[in-house]
Amino acid sequence: MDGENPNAVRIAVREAPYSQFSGRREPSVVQFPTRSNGKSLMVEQNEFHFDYVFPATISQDEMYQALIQPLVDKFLEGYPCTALAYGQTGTGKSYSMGMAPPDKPEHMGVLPRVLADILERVTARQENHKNPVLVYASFIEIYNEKPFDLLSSRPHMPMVAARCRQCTCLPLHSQEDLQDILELGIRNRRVRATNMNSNSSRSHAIVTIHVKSDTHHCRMNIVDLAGSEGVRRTGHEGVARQEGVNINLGLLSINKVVMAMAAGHPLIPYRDSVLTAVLQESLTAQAYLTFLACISPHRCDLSETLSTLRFGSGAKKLRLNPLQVARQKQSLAARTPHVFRQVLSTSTAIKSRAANRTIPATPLDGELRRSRSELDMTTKAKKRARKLLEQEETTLETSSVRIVDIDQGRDLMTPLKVEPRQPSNLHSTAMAMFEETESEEPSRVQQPMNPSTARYQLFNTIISPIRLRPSGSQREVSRKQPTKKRTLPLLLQESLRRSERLANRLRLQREPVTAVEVKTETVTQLPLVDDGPHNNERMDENRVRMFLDQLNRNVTELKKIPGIGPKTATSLVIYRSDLGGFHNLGEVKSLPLWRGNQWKKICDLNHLLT
Ligand SMILES: Nc1ncnc2c1ncn2[C@@H]1O[C@H](COP(=O)(O)OP(=O)(O)OP(=O)(O)O)[C@@H](O)[C@H]1O
Repeated sequence: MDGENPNAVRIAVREAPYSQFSGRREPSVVQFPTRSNGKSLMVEQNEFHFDYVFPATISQDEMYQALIQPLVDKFLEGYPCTALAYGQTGTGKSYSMGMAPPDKPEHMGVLPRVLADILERVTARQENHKNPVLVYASFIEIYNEKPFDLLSSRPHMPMVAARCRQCTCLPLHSQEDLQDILELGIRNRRVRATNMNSNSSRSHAIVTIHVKSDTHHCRMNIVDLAGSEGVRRTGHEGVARQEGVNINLGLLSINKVVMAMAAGHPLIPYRDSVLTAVLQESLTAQAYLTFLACISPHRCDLSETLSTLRFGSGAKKLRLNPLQVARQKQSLAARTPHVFRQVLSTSTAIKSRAANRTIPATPLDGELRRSRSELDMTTKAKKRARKLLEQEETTLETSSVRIVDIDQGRDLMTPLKVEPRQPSNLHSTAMAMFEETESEEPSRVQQPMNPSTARYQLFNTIISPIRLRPSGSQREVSRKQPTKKRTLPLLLQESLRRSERLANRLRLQREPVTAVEVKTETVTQLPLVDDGPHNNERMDENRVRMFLDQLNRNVTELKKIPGIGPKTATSLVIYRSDLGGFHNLGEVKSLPLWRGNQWKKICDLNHLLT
């Protein structure tokens, strides 16, 4: 959390003093080696390293200054923050978190100290700003896998987990307000005497402090988890035993979430329990997290102590970096309106819809959400445009196809002339984005166009021509044709096949003959015949164009390019979004992602000149 450690997860361990339940005093099983600089401890020959280790002698104030105050700083910078105490029953979780009103001021826990800090700084800030900043708190518990709003008028009516955010919030203007909230909540919270703690919390409690201004709403969760002791040790039966089972379910699920995050799994099991579902926002890469593991000094609690410490060690693997996430969000926010503007300028369909809409300046989140929905629209527009392009392509492709009857040595069909189509309203979206427009280069439209090189630019994304699916009769005709002996790159073969299918379809339209009567022996597409240096050049050009086309498709297509793996494909997509598409080979070659001779290999595999 400090300058040299960008990780937002910190783990601390606090040893509890000898509790009232230990009949005799014995040496603590926890040792704090002096060389460890307050960062490691030993339990029965096992050494554990954490960000902080606090012996039983540490005061509430010292612990707060070291562990929680930096978190409050981050909270007031606008990050979601969570301080979470876990461990065996009776080890001082509620005491540390300040869930109960203290008997002496020096026993004041985290909560009142956090509030004092927040109120002091918010008041100081408000002197400079006119806009009001509101501070308020909510208090919920999760009991038997159900969330309860402890501040509501009906605290024993379970809430819907997904709606926990809509729980009762009470304003906090002073420490007295907090005391009232805690008293009300604690009165409603489920506690029960166990063999190990006369006043044991049987639920997970979450106090959330909200700081809300007109532009920001930040939440800081102070979580006091129920004791993690084994059900057997509490001496409970019946309902109480079930409580214990559910407590452990919540703890297990939080463990699973943390482990999945630490291992970098794409799917995090937030929904395994109500506790993790409610804490989902706090258990993401955008949040600052502080764990306080409370452990017992007693030998009889050794196995619980070890499992608490092991959980902490596992959580240490978590690497969250909210600063980086915030930076990425900012760059996305900076880019998104730009993309949005491009969409508007290229799509008449969207333009007309957007013209009726005014876009007010809003905070980052709103902007992102709206832009995203606009980009969704472009997907629909893309689909529509694809259909239109399919029609366009049918016309364009015919111009470049010659069907030769080998027996007769003459063309069965001369190329059709392409009549430049007047874009209708509906067509204008696709046509406006046709890269080689009539106005820019009129001569090109008149030229027969090679279908494999026709490129269409749609919302800054280059889409290759649509593939035509062969109908049944076309397939039959295709089967009659001899297989090409020359090995052409896959993309060229694909293009050739497409031209053949198209040619067959057109021929069948002209001469309705059955597949058996077809005399055609070879379908030749002119640019693909390697009969001279000029055509060699054209082939190279075609390959480059098709390679670029494929690079401008989605990740799945990118991964199909020989020599490009999933990681490179993802990086390419990121670079592409920055560049607004790849336009030439030099652009791709100059990307800083190629290692060693990777680029050369890719060129070789794709038959490109390096
Ligand atoms: N560091 C400490 N200094 C003084 N008293 C402590 C300390 N830690 C715990 N206690 C006392 O030990 C008792 C049990 O603590 P507490 O209720 O906080 O435990 P807990 O871990 O929250 O237990 P449970 O999970 O059963 O709710 C309380 O009376 C508390 O005041």
